[in-house]
Amino acid sequence: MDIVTAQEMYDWDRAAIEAAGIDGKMLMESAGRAVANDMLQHIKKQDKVIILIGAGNNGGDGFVIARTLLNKGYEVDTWQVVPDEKISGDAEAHKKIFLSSGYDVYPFTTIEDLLPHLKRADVVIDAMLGIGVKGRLREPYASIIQVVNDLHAFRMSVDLPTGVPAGEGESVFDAFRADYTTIIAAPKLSVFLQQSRPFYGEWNVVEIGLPVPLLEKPKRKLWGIDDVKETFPVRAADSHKGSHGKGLMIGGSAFMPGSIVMAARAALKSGLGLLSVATVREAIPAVSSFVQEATFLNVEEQEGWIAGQALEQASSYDGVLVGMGLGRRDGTEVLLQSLIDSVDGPLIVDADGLYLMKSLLPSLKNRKTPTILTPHPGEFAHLAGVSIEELLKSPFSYSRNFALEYGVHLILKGPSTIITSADGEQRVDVSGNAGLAKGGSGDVLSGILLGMVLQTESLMDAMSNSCVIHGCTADWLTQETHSETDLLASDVIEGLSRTFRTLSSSSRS
Ligand SMILES: NC(=O)C1=CN([C@@H]2O[C@H](COP(=O)(O)OP(=O)(O)OC[C@H]3O[C@@H](n4cnc5c(N)ncnc54)[C@H](OP(=O)(O)O)[C@@H]3O)[C@@H](O)[C@H]2O)[C@@H](O)CC1
Ligand SMILES: [K+]
Repeated sequence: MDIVTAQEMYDWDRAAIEAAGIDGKMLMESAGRAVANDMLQHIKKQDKVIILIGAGNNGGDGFVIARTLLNKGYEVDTWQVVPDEKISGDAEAHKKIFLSSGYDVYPFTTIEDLLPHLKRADVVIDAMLGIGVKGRLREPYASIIQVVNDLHAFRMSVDLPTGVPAGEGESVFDAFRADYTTIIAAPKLSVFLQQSRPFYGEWNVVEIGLPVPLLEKPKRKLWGIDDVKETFPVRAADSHKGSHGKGLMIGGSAFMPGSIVMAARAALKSGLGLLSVATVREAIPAVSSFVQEATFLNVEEQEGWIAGQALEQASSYDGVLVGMGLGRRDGTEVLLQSLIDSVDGPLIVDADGLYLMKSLLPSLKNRKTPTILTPHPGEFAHLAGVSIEELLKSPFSYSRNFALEYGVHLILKGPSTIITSADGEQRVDVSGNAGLAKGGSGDVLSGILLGMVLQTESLMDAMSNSCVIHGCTADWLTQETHSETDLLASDVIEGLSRTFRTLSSSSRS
């Protein structure tokens, strides 16, 4: 599913009207009806519903929604929160249809007048403003929102919660706090931003008849388990261990053997053919007792940590993952630089490796094979040289600019993980839950990633699928056997069996 900016949405709308010849009023009719039918799943017949209508086309949708609900016998009061002269175009046409159908509109006068009605409502539908909002909310929207957000009523928004910008870059705004939002045609960027995501509540996207081929492809997509099913590689019956990748993992220390254990087990569970682990001699007994299937490379060490050194053997592997448990000691950059220069296949850099990567970024541009960086926002802010706050205001832009500048593939981890390819294409994964906000989760994801990257033809599919496989496994576990409190990264590794069983059976059917 494509993710759009406000401008991309307006262009799509215009193309539908001008190129396809769909009448604007007809689009608004189908948008309003689709939203109403979606919202009905959350409205009971005995509920008192208030719908608040604003000045633009979002308000126009509101008139169609109100008419649809009234026609179906629901109890709905329709309040227009702006003067009549503000309602124009298609919205005005739908207001006329609404009135001519025999229904009434209440005019907003003061907040004191509206408040008693709001207090009696079980459901408040916000059709005030959508993608046309600019800057901080003016009156009467600001006061209405302040009052409505304190009510016990169930709050639903049409397309966007009023006040929430559709795009990136703004972190300070007042907005309607929806429990549920029915999004029209395509999710907007702000669905996936830390500052705006909570205002949406739960959300769903409805199709309204905009012709899909007329959307200028934004190269930005939501990626989910159904996409994974379509792109998951089938394991050929006549394959052998060499067909599924020969991977090398570098990291771990005498003090942190656990992170490489988790990454290694996750990679093997993800179908990797052969795995070698390069770690300090002291850690090998601990790691090997958990990872019997791997072979080991002994590397030079200093006081229990991997020392700065060139690792020539790295060039004989199909792909290399480096970083977890590596430590951040001065001098370890030498190891990373040697990998940047010599690894022939994909090089995945995670955790401490990312920290050490900062001074080496310019040399990544010279790599002939892919480099994948998997930072969380703190690590990415460090690499990009911005504050975390600034980064989280515009993570799509920062990721894209960074990927293009250094020629790297980027996985920016978070509740909405943004995956960016070196040519700027982006995908978003929203699977996973708060049970993953624990040490070890990143190591498991990296391990899955090494496994998938070496077995999937498209790198973008491998990256996006890894994130969804990781997140969905956590979701299934917390739905069926675990809680977000007790879920451990190692539980997710065990849970991969169920996920891969589902995927491999679906890919053959
Ligand atoms: N494919 C599509 O595009 C389709 C779109 N559809 C629907 O249309 C919606 C977009 O409609 P839209 O463009 O009329 O914008 P919308 O948000 O309703 O309001 C604009 C009004 O807001 C006002 N205003 C702005 N900022 C403000 C502020 N800070 N504080 C106060 N007021 C402010 C501004 O006033 P002005 O600044 O001009 O005085 C103007 O009057 C979209 O979200 C979807 O629901 C569907 O019907 C069909 C297909
Ligand atoms: K709205």
